[in-house]
Amino acid sequence: MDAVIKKFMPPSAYMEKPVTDRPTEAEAEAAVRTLLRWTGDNPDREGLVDTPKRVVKAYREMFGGYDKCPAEELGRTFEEVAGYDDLVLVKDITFHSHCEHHMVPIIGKAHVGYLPDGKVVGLSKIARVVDIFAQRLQTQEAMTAQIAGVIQDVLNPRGVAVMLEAEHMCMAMRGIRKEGSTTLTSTFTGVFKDTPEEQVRFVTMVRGGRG
Ligand SMILES: Nc1nc2c(ncn2[C@@H]2O[C@H](COP(=O)(O)OP(=O)(O)OP(=O)(O)O)[C@@H](O)[C@H]2O)c(=O)[nH]1
Ligand SMILES: [Zn+2]
Repeated sequence: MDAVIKKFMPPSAYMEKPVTDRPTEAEAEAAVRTLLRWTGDNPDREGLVDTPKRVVKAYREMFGGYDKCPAEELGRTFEEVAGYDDLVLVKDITFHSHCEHHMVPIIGKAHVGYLPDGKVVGLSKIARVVDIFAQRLQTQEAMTAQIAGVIQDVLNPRGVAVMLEAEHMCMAMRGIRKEGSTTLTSTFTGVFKDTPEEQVRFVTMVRGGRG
């Protein structure tokens, strides 16, 4: 379990040379002040005086996933509920993340299913795992793989299926400016990977069908 926990800690936790020079809050606030000046605004005007503090506080929350371990969240499991070994699907888990290219929001929904093999986990823990990965700088592909990976490694189920659908604000607010386009990513492990019918059942249930 220790190895699994280590694998899913934020990069700074397992790099050979961990990040030891994490800036202080004061330094982060100074950086925000610099950005404010760079936009052309005046950081000393009344409306902006407290903005660096607020931004740093907001970032602490929005990037809180760097200080949490998703494998730990899944650590408390219970024996399979008697007589049930079929698909557990938690769908429409809303998330807010930020793309690693522009640090602009990615807003979407995650659908996470697994086929238990002796171990089940509290449903809220699945949503917690989604949040932890969302609260780091991401690509949608990496986030999809990370959610599936940690569930597979910790619960060792017969299979995991993860689908994310999200809008990337970096494609809406700037650049190509395509409002409303959605990106879908999915990944499958175990039985889902090997059995196309199981993938179809997962997608059908995500879409509201009976599977
Ligand atoms: N594959 C992938 N690409 C992403 C994701 N989020 C943002 N991007 C893309 O990352 C790319 C970065 O491209 P660059 O050409 O380096 O940066 P850019 O000049 O800001 O690109 P434009 O957005 O096209 O203006 C863009 O095409 C984004 O749409 C993601 O989650 N996955
Ligand atoms: Zn982006």
